[in-house]
Amino acid sequence: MASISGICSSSPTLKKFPNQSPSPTLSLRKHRVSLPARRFNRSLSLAPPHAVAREVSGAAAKGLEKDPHALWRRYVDWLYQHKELGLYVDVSRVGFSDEFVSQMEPRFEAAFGAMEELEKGAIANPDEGRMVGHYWLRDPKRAPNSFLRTQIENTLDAVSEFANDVVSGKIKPPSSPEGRFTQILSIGIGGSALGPQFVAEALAPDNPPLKIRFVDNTDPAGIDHQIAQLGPELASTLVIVISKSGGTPETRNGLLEVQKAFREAGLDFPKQGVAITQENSLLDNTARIEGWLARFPMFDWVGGRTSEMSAVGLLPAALQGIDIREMLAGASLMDEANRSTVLRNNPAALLALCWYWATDGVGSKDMVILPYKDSLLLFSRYLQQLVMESLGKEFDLDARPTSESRLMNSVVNQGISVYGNKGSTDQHAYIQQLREGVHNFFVTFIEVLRDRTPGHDWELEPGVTCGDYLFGMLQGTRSALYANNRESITVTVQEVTPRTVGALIALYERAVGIYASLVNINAYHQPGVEAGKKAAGEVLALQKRVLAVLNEASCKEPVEPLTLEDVADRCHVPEDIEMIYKIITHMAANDRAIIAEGSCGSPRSIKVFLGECNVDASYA
Ligand SMILES: O=P(O)(O)OC[C@H]1O[C@](O)(CO)[C@@H](O)[C@@H]1O
Repeated sequence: MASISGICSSSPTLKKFPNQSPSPTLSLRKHRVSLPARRFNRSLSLAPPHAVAREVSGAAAKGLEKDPHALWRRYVDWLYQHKELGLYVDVSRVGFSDEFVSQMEPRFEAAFGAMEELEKGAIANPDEGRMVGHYWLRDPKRAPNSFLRTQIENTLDAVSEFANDVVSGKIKPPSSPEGRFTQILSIGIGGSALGPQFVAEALAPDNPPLKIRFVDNTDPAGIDHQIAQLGPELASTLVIVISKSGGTPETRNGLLEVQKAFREAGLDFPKQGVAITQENSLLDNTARIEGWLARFPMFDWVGGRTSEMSAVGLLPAALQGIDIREMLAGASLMDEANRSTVLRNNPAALLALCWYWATDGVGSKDMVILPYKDSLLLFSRYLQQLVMESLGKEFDLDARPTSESRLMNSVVNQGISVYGNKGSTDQHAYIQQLREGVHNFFVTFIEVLRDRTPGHDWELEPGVTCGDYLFGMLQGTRSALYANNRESITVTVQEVTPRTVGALIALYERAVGIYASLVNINAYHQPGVEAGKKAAGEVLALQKRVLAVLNEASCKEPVEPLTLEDVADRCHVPEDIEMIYKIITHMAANDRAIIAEGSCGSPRSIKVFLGECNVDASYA
């Protein structure tokens, strides 16, 4: 008997299956996928989405304005400035015409109305029957009732007090030689990770009171790496587990892995654990029953991707010494500006206008986000979820009668793809294609006027600093792209501060909300993500059936090696033979006591059995 090699290779050592408990059953959240009902009057009688851009596409076909004087006038006419925030939005390098703007006006009126109703507490997420209240987080008096207002204010106070107590050493880890918490390990995924990651990269001081690390995947090697990097500092690590639902499999797995590391280090996990989750979720109940150090709420009416200004983002930020009240103030000022019903005075609406123009209102071009500042590196990653999970939708919001007298929403397959990294680094990666290659994108430059901490600047050649180069690279790229008819928006801030970061987050949150209204979709649910989670659950369930079948055959005397067809038949899923092959290959590559005979290159020749019969095994 030879065990096969290559991807099918298994360790020749016979091993027992590791203890399967706690059960790896995935706790899948259920989202209603029935047709969304309209709960508030969001649209006037409008032409179908994207028709407007198409109707006036003649303007785009003519090419962009190239006369420098006319361009300067366009720049000045359209420049948006928020004086208090020191933030500018320049849309002059997007070629929309006045005609397009006036044709879009009714659509914007409807969008402004929808945003107003949303802020007043309408069920703006009809599929999930939820309000959408992230704007109240930075202006609690806007919450639709005093109960919600008090919840927001109390949570903010509790977050600030807890963070102060941890930073000052009043709350200590039980067995750390340092006598205070020095590290944060944040476990969460998607909206429960991306905001804190972006903000940490953007704003954490060089020597924060607590340094932060993330477990944002169910990759065991990645988790091992984080734990290894912490080393003995695990004893002074505050573990923050973030999950709105409290049942996301990746987050649960991260928690179990970290708890195991604590056990192995002889540490008492509950004394160092903090949960941020919805009240009474699985995570909340676990944390309560086990007596974790602290629990903070996530609200039903705040979505994961818009949760940065809730405890999700504020607690990790405060623990790193970031001024969270300033973040909230920046977001609140931006929200105020975005309530303007005059398009030119509303920066989020200006972004939405450009997105609509550039993508024909159907996502025909990708959004490339290019911050020319290292600390904003993760902004594009953060926006990727905010934009794509919000706008990437199959159906629109209006249920229309069909020939079978049913109400059906139209299939629209909306969305805008987002990618990006940072300038000028990317000029040496993909700007070549943006300048000369396939024209399937528009760019948003994020410009930061202040180059570095005052007092540190010097001229590395006469009259020119290092920051001048960065500035030159941005301006040069913007011009070079435009010269080749590639449109761009530029968002400029004075400095990367808690206030401007709060404002940037608020700017894009509102732009996404407005754009969703323009194209008439629900920006606040994510039914598509459920399909992948459900399929993953099915794969793991099949793996258990495969194990049960193999175990039964391996307990026979003599052991009965099975072909893949045998395994598939005995699992009663002959059609799933390919998945069974992949399951067996994966287990074999991970020392899971699978013995496989045959040739790797010819899956039909493979016969498998377990290295050991486990009479007590239960793979249910
Ligand atoms: O916070 P939770 O419930 O663990 O969810 C994490 C992420 O999973 C999603 O539900 C789907 O990927 C996101 O919307 C969310 O941010």
